[in-house]
Amino acid sequence: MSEQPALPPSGAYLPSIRDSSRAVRQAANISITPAAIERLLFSPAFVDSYKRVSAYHGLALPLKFSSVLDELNLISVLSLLNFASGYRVPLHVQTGRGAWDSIRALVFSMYITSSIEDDLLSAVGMKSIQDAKIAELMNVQLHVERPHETISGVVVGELGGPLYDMVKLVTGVLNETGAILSNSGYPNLGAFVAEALNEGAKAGTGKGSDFLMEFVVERLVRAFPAFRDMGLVDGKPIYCFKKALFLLHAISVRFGTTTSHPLFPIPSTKSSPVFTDNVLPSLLIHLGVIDLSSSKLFSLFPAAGSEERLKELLGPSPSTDKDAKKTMPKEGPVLTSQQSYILRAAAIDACELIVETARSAARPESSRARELGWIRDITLPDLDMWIWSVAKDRPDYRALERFVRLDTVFF
Ligand SMILES: Nc1nc2c(c(CN[C@H]3C=C[C@H](O)[C@@H]3O)cn2[C@@H]2O[C@H](COP(=O)(O)O)[C@@H](O)[C@H]2O)c(=O)[nH]1
Repeated sequence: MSEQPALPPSGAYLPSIRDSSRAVRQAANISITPAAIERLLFSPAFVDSYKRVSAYHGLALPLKFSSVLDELNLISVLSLLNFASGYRVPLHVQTGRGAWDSIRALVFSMYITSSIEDDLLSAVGMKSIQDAKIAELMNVQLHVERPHETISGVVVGELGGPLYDMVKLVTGVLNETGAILSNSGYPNLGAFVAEALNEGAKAGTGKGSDFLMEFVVERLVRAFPAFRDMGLVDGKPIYCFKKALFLLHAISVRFGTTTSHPLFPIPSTKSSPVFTDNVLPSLLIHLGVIDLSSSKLFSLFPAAGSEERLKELLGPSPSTDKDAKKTMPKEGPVLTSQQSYILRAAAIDACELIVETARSAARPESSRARELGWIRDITLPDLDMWIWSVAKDRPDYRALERFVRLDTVFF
């Protein structure tokens, strides 16, 4: 475990995410200019796909839930387990799915194989689940083969390989979170979240639309190490809290439009900091918004940002080539913990700046600007969804390298 900073002051989790990201990004000499942002905002790549792609969400699972609280619990566990991006390539090799689809499939299987007596998504079920069960539900192989030390021609199987490490991380997060929940008397994670939403709504009367998000993020981060996504970069704190923010946005996407259900209030996430992972920074580097040329991290993505490359990537989407979807993704650079926090901080700050620039850029002076007036109204979580989903939508973007960070339960 790398060194951790102190928690942000109570009530200031969201500003701490924004402020620490900017400070870390600037200290690392990573530049993000208005010109680079406008180049993206008014590009065919952005303009032609934004409305369609930013609306994607894979959060309504084809399951029949016994209650709204049951579904809230599933979404909460899905968000708790929204990591494993570093295992994307081995996951593709073994299961044909990336990290997010693998985790979705796992949570889906946990739900359908549960019974009243043995509910894998309950605090007790999470606390006691084991590696072998996770591997079985994810359909991954935990054994690797190696030649026998003394008998030639004989191969022995043993536990190992990258997906063994991933399975241990998943089991560890479930066991630890389940234990904390059951020690504090919660039947499951959804019950904890519902209580936090209700208490936050009571405490937040008249305190602004971000209050509920702020309140619940703090509760989650204080209670569970698996939500404590923060670190130190050269002694400076950086707070990302990606999974906690994602959880709140997932609730708002999934329940925000359904008719009233008085069991818990729905947070507004319109100005949530983005859910920074490996995809957002990698894409924003390839799309020329995050500029590493003056920073020490330049060598990680040496080919990114050339005029020629940007011309293709910011242009219209090439026609869909069915085979491109099937080609195996290429592993990107493997980062240290500090390097990954720096790039994730840069993505948080870049998205804040993109939205600020969008608000002031598209003044309705020319007819083109008037036509693109909607750009002024883009929101942070929709921008997150666009970057994340367009990375899979365009064949040429699918081939772009994403950085890899193993051994983290945060993204
Ligand atoms: N910033 C951001 N990061 C996100 C998501 C999601 C889930 N997106 C779905 C839910 C609602 C959306 O509309 C999408 O349909 C996963 N991830 C991260 O990517 C990582 C890579 O995964 P892959 O490329 O599969 O291997 C995964 O470990 C996880 O850390 C998101 O939305 N935003």
